[in-house]
Amino acid sequence: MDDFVAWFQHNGGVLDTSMMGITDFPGSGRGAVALQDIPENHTIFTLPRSLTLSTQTSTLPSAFGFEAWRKHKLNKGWVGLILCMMWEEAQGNQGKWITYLASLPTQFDTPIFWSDEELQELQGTTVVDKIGRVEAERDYHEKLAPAIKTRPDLFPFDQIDPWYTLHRYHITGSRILSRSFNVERWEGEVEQDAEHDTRANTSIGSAMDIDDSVGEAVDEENSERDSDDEEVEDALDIAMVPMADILNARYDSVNAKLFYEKHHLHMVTTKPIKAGEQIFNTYGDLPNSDLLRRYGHVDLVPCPHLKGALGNPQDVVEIRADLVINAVCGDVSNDETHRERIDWWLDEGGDDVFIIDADPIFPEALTSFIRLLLLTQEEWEKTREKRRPPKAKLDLQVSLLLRRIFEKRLSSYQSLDLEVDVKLLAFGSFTLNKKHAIIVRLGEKQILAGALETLRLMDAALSDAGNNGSKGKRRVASGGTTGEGKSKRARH
Ligand SMILES: C[S@@+](CC[C@H](N)C(=O)[O-])C[C@H]1O[C@@H](n2cnc3c(N)ncnc32)[C@H](O)[C@@H]1O
Repeated sequence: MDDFVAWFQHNGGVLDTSMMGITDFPGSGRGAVALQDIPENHTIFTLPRSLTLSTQTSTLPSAFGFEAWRKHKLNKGWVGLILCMMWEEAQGNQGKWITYLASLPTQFDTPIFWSDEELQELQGTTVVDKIGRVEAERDYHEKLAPAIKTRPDLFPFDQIDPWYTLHRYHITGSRILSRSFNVERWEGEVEQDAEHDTRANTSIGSAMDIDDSVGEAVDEENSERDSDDEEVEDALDIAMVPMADILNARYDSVNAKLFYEKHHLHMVTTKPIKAGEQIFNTYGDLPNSDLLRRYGHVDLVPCPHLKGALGNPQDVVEIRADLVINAVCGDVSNDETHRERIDWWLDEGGDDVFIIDADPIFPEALTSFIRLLLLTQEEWEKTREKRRPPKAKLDLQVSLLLRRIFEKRLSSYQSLDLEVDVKLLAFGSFTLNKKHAIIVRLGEKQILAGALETLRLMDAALSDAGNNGSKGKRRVASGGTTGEGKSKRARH
């Protein structure tokens, strides 16, 4: 670490060594610690943009030729930055970032490195479909490997192994996944290939956002990015930011953020921090499925939705539209009338994945989608004519279908029984990967158990409404109460 700090300072970085130290935190690797009480709004370090490592600051794209860079599609997604980082590392002591790169890990706990047996433990969770190994390897074989073959002067044959292997490619990709920042260019900054599409094709997104110090501070919710945002991220903006990537993160614990100006980036405290406390950045307070996939760890804090037991309040369950269709339509899910409705729903911008979270509210879109599938032919024709999806009203029929959907979703996990996982975690002994897999799947199953309990309470309310003589007329409106409720989503 001493080498790294000396390198940082030698290259224009300024670290307030009276305030911030770097130390090991058991279970989290290196992190930053407050050496004395730090007030809010204090700059703990600053670095010039030129010290960040990106396709803008590495000299490889210009040495390779911008035209050829684009021809090999190295300007799209992360493959260009991966190649720059591999190349910088292969330069040995000649490379500007060699001391920084040498300080980065070469081993990761992320599922992309897991065995098939370990991945089996994640079955049913949101992680499985998002690992992106196949897509990443396609980029390696179709873009990176052909590109380096064309320039033996830049990538000498005897350097291919060890510097440009598929294994190195995965390590470098994982460094980006867990440590990169989205550093927007300063307005008016010249782009080296501005006229070309530089959108990231990511199944993976940069690890952290930073704030524009002259703009409004971005509040936490707005700074969280979902997978849609990841897809439109500009590859030119993704950068490795030495020193800033030493900060760990924990749910609801952020006390420092990275801000940018035209020539410099600053890590500034956003709260007072006591001597001895950890200095935390934010990774966006993600669900454990995303934390595991991108960073290789999970967050466990006391959760209100678990009556104070440990979990991640941000956990979610994704329910794909095809599961809903199958639960509602069964064997006839592929017939003409359903196909027509599903195509219309998607054309109108409807969701194809519904997110259930710990909030005691179901997504309105899920109820609306179920109702769309249940419409009579006449009602469907009217709906299509008006171009308005059905209202998200809950009745016993919809409630029954929701139950079927949640139960089907529950059955997709490696082990169905919640209690088995709770006991495993309390008394079992296993590898870190298996422990993480159990935590992720248990968190998702607990959300589904909560959703089923909500349905039970709603069914009781619906039956009461029926018994009060309004059967067939009054429905439980979104909001979980009878009658005229106008809220758009159904409550727990
Ligand atoms: C941006 S780096 C932070 C520096 C890192 N600890 C190191 O030693 O280089 C992100 C990585 O730190 C670790 N990490 C960060 N926050 C953590 C936490 N709350 N619990 C466990 N590990 C954490 C994870 O391995 C993650 O991939």
